[in-house]
Amino acid sequence: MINIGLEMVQVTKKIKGKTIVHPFDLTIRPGQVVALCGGNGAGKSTILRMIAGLTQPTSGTIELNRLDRKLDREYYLRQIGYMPDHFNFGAGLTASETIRFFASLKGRTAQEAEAALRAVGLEEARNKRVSVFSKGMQQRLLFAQAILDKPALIVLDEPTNGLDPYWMDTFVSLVKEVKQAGQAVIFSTHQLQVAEEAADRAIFLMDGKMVSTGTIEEYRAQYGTSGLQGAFASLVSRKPSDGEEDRSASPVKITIRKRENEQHDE
Ligand SMILES: Nc1ncnc2c1ncn2[C@@H]1O[C@H](COP(=O)(O)OP(=O)(O)OP(=O)(O)O)[C@@H](O)[C@H]1O
Repeated sequence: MINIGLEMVQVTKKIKGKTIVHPFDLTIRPGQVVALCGGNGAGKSTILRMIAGLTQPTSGTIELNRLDRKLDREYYLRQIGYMPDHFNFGAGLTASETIRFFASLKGRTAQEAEAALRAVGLEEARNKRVSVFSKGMQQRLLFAQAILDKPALIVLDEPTNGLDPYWMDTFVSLVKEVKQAGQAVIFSTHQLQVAEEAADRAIFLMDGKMVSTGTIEEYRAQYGTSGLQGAFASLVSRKPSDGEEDRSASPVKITIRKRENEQHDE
C-alpha cells in the first residue's frame, strides 16, 4: 500500500535532560482524525511540533506515507499543513496578502489562496490588516494556510482556541470535509466537546505519556454520555499525588483497548 499515513514509532523528546515525551507510538491512516487531549504541559504541542518538523525527536522514527521525517525531510514536509498555537502577524499585511504569501511558499496559486480564505469565511475581511484581526479571525487564517495545499496530513495546535460557537461548528465541518477528501488530521485541544465532534479517535496525554487511546465510540461505551469529559475526570482522579508511587511510569496505561488497525505490524 502506498498511501499509508503517519507512523510514529517509539518517539521520545528530552529537553535539558528532562523527558517531555515518553516513548510514543501512533498510526494515523488517510481520512482519520485524531484529537490529542490532556492538561497544560502534557506534551501535546511538543508531539505536534515533532510531527511538523519544528523540533527533533530525541529518539524514534516518524514517517508519513513512508517518507522519513529526517531522511526525506523536504518531501516529508511537503505533505504537511501545520497550524501553530500562536503566530505573530507583525508584518502589516492584509489577510489576502498573508494567505497569498503562504501560498507562494507552498508553490500554490493566488486562486487557491483565496479559496482557502473563503473556506474559513474571511473573504469579506480579505483587505483588512491581520494585525487588527481578533484572535478567532487570526485562528481562522492560520487554519486556512494549513489546508490550502490539501496536504496529506493536517497538524493543528489548539485550532479552536478563541473561536466563537459558530466558527467552532464550522471548524468541525471543515475537518469532516478534509477527512472525506482522504486527508488525515491530528489536532490538540482542551475543548473535549470539539474533540468528540470532530475526531474519530482521542488520545489523552499526561506528563508526556499516552495514558488512554480509543475511538469516540469506545469512550462513550465506557463513560456513557459524559464521553471524553468522563474519561478526563477519571484519568485526573487517578493521577498519583506527591510521594505516592507513580504507577503511570510503567508501560503506557491504555484504559481503552487499542483497535487492531492501530498496531504497527500491518
Ligand atoms: N523548549 C523548551 N524548553 C524547556 N521545556 C520545554 C520546552 N518546550 C516544552 N517544554 C516543556 O515540555 C512540557 C510539555 O510542553 P507542551 O507545550 O508540549 O505541552 P502542552 O500539552 O502543549 O501544554 P498546553 O496545553 O499548556 O499548551 C512542559 O512542561 C513544557 O514546559
